[in-house]
Amino acid sequence: MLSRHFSAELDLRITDSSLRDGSHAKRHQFTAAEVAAVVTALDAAGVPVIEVTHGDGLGGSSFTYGLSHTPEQELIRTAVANATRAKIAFLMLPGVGVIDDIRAAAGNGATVCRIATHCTEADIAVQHFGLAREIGLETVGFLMMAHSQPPADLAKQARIMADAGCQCVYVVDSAGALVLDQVSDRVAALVAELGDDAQVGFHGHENLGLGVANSVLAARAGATQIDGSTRRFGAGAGNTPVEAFVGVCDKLGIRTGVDFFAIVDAAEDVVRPAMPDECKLDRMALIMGYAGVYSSFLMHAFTLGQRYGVSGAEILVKAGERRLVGGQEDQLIDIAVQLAQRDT
Ligand SMILES: C[C@H](O)CC(=O)C(=O)O
Ligand SMILES: [Mn+2]
Repeated sequence: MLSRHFSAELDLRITDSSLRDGSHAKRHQFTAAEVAAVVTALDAAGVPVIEVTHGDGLGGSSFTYGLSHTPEQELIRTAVANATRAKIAFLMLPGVGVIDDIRAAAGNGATVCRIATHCTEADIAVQHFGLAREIGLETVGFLMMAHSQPPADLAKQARIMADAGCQCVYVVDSAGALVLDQVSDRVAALVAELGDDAQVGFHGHENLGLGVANSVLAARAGATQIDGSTRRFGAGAGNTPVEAFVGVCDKLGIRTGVDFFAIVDAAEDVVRPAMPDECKLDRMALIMGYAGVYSSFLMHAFTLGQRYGVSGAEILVKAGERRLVGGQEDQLIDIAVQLAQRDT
């Protein structure tokens, strides 16, 4: 079991997801040189965990989710080779990736295994947590689209993950739809359910501009692992910006172990050059936050809007109405076709 706190020196542990969640914003086109540069800078700034995978996790490189420029196992190897202190994490969604992908990532030196499921389906991850623990990996569970379920139901799902060997269960605000107390309530419910059996984490998106505030409230409610992405480099409007979160934590006396000035320089000088564009709080991102749409749908909706001559924003509104979850990307095509037929 991980203790509820990491050390006498740290109040919480930050995981930087720019090389995984940012993969969505980059349409999965990371090069090994970019991964090496970003890992080197984040590691030097004291970021304790860096996640590296296709945006949709191990095995995500596909026609449906988007083909990777560089095989993700090569990117994981590169990250491991360039980290002196940071642990390298990977994400996997059961069904997108398979058990052998976990073994391969571990063989390439990654040490933190993060398994993500829709927040009503924790049971599909049971064997993956079991294997990860068996081969000595640290485990994290992602309950995605956490805005869609009330705190008590999320807590029951968290219990399934913890019983399967998950050492930290995250409330994952995939749509950037959670607002302040809605984060605290969910984190507190998980903390109460899990007690000393597992830690609780929070993964935020910026679609309503609340990543930092929501993450502070998560920490105050008992979360001890917090995700962010340097320069917000993530899906939708991006993730909680690590550099801003570190600055806010410094001012609040919350110890993260990350050097503020070094992470600010990394954001500007190393991460920004690897980004195709800034992650913006624009119309489509705001709609995702407001309508509760999975942030990873942004680029798909954008591309389909152009391909079928319809509004990408309207695709997202319809995706919200259908309450689509991760893995239902094909339904975005269906929506785009229906909108095109309506408009002819
Ligand atoms: C596969 C998703 O991008 C995982 C994630 O970061 C989220 O749900 O948010
Ligand atoms: Mn995310």
